[in-house]
Amino acid sequence: MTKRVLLTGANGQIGTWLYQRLREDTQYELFAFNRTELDITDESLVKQLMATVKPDVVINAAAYTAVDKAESEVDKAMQVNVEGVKYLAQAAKQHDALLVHLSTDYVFRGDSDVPYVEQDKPSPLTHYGRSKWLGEEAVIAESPAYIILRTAWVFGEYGHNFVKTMLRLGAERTHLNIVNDQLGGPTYAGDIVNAILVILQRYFTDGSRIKSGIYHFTGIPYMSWYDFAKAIFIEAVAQGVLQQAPTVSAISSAAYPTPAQRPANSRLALDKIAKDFGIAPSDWQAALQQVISDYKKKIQE
Ligand SMILES: NC(=O)C1=CN([C@@H]2O[C@H](COP(=O)(O)OP(=O)(O)OC[C@H]3O[C@@H](n4cnc5c(N)ncnc54)[C@H](OP(=O)(O)O)[C@@H]3O)[C@@H](O)[C@H]2O)C=CC1
Ligand SMILES: Cc1cn([C@H]2C[C@H](O)[C@@H](COP(=O)(O)OP(=O)(O)O[C@H]3O[C@@H](C)C(=O)[C@@H](O)[C@H]3O)O2)c(=O)[nH]c1=O
Ligand SMILES: [Mg+2]
Repeated sequence: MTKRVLLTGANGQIGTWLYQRLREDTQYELFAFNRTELDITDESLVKQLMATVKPDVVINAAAYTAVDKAESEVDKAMQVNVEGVKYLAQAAKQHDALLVHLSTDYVFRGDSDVPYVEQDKPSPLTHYGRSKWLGEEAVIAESPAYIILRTAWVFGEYGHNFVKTMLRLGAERTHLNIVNDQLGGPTYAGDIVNAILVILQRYFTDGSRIKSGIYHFTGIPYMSWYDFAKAIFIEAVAQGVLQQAPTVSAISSAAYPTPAQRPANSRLALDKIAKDFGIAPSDWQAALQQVISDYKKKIQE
């Protein structure tokens, strides 16, 4: 029997990938909604659509993700990342659906010297991080069957991300300053979708072996944004997307003031998802080649 999947945020960076993969997978019947079709802060619409779709699984790819803007739009961020998530969790519970929810490295303070494990206590530096943490808490409180996938530094073919920003700035400027005191694991959006598909497969073939919980999933090797930028420019020049790479200087976060302070240590430990699901970290270096090649095709069109 095909399984019914309700997807929110279907045209975001990760949502677009989920939409494409789930739509082509004959095991699933996909009911996908973008923001105009389902605003998750509309409680009655959430409940109405859930009752119509009667999903076996709800995947929430909708979120308020503008980290700096969230500092001045706190209520808006909370409304989407906490209240909206709570409505989804309540409705998922009512229909006995598994809730797959995405969260972030920014729930952590980033002052530890080692990668964060799932049991570490969040202590966000920002309103975005705090809203995502409270969203996790809402999922845990409301929904008996859930997977919270915490990821970080996501990039891919769709939507906005650091890789696309670098390719744009690299074409406009001869020099860039990039912070080198924030460490994390760049994560390919397509690999997040692969991980979710593995989890769903396990849930539907042997649900008893699924334990609700938080899982970390990112790419390796970990590195700084500065090193990531350099890797992006090397690949962009190799593929002829840029004639010449800009020069890049490593700077401290103090020299790059932003409304929201980012964690210095964004590294997430990846053992739990490997042990419970056999899911390996995202190979961001391989994915970067693919994403830049796709970018090249699109600019040539
Ligand atoms: N990007 C990253 O580096 C990381 C992301 N994550 C998490 O992954 C998830 C997906 O992120 P990503 O795909 O990158 O983000 P995007 O911002 O690309 O996608 C989020 C989508 O949610 C939509 N949305 C916003 N508000 C609402 C609402 N009220 N109702 C319905 N939809 C809404 C947005 O629409 P619109 O564009 O119109 O606002 C957008 O399409 C989020 O939970 C995020 O916190 C975790 C770690 C890192
Ligand atoms: C454009 C630019 C950015 N930076 C820095 C700022 C920041 O510390 C870092 C990355 O910039 P971004 O704007 O992509 O960062 P940001 O939007 O904070 O990215 C985050 O998004 C949310 C949704 C998450 O959940 C996180 O995991 C993370 O991916 O690079 C420079 O140092 N120089 C530059 O020229
Ligand atoms: Mg399908």
